[in-house]
Amino acid sequence: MTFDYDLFVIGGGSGGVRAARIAASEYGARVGLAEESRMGGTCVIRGCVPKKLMVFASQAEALATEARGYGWTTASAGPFDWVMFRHKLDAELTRLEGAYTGGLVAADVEIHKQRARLHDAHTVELADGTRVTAKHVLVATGGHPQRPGIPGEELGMISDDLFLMESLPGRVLVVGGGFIACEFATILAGLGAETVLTYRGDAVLRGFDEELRRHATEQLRVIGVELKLETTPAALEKDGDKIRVLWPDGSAEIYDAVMFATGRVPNTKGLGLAEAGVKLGRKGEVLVDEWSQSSVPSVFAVGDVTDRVNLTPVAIREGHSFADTVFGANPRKVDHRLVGSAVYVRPHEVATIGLTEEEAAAAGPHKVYLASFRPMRSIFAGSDARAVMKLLVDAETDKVVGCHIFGPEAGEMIQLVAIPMGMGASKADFDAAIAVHPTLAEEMVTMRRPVRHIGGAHADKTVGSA
Ligand SMILES: Cc1cc2nc3c(=O)[nH]c(=O)nc-3n(C[C@H](O)[C@H](O)[C@H](O)COP(=O)(O)OP(=O)(O)OC[C@H]3O[C@@H](n4cnc5c(N)ncnc54)[C@H](O)[C@@H]3O)c2cc1C
Ligand SMILES: NC(=O)c1ccc[n+]([C@@H]2O[C@H](COP(=O)([O-])OP(=O)(O)OC[C@H]3O[C@@H](n4cnc5c(N)ncnc54)[C@H](O)[C@@H]3O)[C@@H](O)[C@H]2O)c1
Repeated sequence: MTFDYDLFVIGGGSGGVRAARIAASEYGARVGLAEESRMGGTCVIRGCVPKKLMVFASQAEALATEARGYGWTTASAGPFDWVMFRHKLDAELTRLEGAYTGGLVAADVEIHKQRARLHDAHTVELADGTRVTAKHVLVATGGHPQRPGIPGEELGMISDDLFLMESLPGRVLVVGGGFIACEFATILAGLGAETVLTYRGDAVLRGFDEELRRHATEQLRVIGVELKLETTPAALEKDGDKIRVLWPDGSAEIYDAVMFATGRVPNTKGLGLAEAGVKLGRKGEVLVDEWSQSSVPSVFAVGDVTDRVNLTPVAIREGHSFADTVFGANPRKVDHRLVGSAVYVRPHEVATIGLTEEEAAAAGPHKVYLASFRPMRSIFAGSDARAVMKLLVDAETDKVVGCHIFGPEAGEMIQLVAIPMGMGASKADFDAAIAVHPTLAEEMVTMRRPVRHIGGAHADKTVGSA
């Protein structure tokens, strides 16, 4: 049977663009791609990129405060011009969108600027009714924010809206305790909004190392975020041009804006997948094997739509591996076990890779190395911001199995730690590196004695100090 394409990709985000480009440019496949919105997807248009630029913008006042501590007695960030920033942001996103489109065009990928759905195992139907056939179909449609299912929830914003606001809210409630809630609370507080974060648990960033979670939660207060923990709004109501938030205890508060960061769900609704025999999971995610292949052999899926590890570099790696495997005769699986990530909060970033202390304790005997201190940069400036660095080491093999950092540029540090950890480095390998002084990262190679032993028969809580 002949097909219109060797590969048809639904979704022009991180995973889809990479797969399309590699299949076409490296392996000569005839590739079509449908994107219903702006090319680049969540990361480029309404995720990582605009978010990180806003994180940079939101640091100005903190940097000015630090500068005053260093003798620049009148340093001040001055007024923030949101409209000017938004115009620059829009221009930058348009530039990036063009670069993504240009990369596909250069690779001879045929772009369809419209919505697509699966008609059958080898046929894709476009929104204008056109049907195209493909030997392989890649579903790379990502996900979208979900609201919490409370009355009046339509009055609240979702993360996509943050980048489109006409003006900054005076008083804002951020709902949630995950990556997005913490980062957006940091941004809004830094840009001058009176920011309250509410989370149903007692510490943000569930799933992260407990000690880091407690630390990050407490330090959000240092940057002026008010925390309302162990509760969540019961309903929202309109109050003139403001929003009244009703709490479960019967109290009410007025905010200029409410932002829900209550998780994301895969984009599979109306995509024709189940009808074509593609098995979906509980959240609607496409169920795939280690080759990203669905229950229908010609249909593959990568990125957030599979709800494995929902990060851009993972979607890119999955897309690339799919193209290598299916079109390059170079079978490559993605190892999802050792993936680093960072949460761009202030006063410092949280970054993590490998097992948490709780996971390590459950897995067997491990040693915990810990440094918790105020960096000299903070002390001099008169700031209370603390840093924490933790290494988890297998007591039998000496292998470093987890690293958690709360510190300036922690994301940059964890990226480099990911290399020796991926190579299976031992604590002795870390110690063999001579420190670079004075840096924060030198703690990584100078933690001599474990602070405690966890897991197994010899677990304790009080051995030595860092
Ligand atoms: C606010 C925010 C901040 C984030 N920050 C980070 C970060 O700092 N670091 C990090 O690693 N990750 C971050 N992420 C996660 C990251 O953005 C995603 O993991 C990544 O974009 C997933 O890529 P993807 O290719 O799976 O999907 P997406 O990038 O979402 O791309 C899917 C594309 O498919 C299109 N589409 C959907 N349905 C159809 C259809 N039927 N027809 C045609 N087109 C369709 C969509 O319009 C979209 O462009 C962030 C996410 C958010 C929301
Ligand atoms: N820096 C980064 O790498 C980065 C940044 C942003 C997003 N991301 C990715 O995007 C994903 C989605 O981020 P997210 O923050 O939306 O999701 P998340 O799963 O990290 O957090 C969702 C939060 O909402 C809370 N929640 C869920 N339902 C709720 C309800 N009904 N009422 C009240 N609270 C509720 C959860 O308890 C949790 O704290 C992340 O898991 C991550 O993979 C990564």
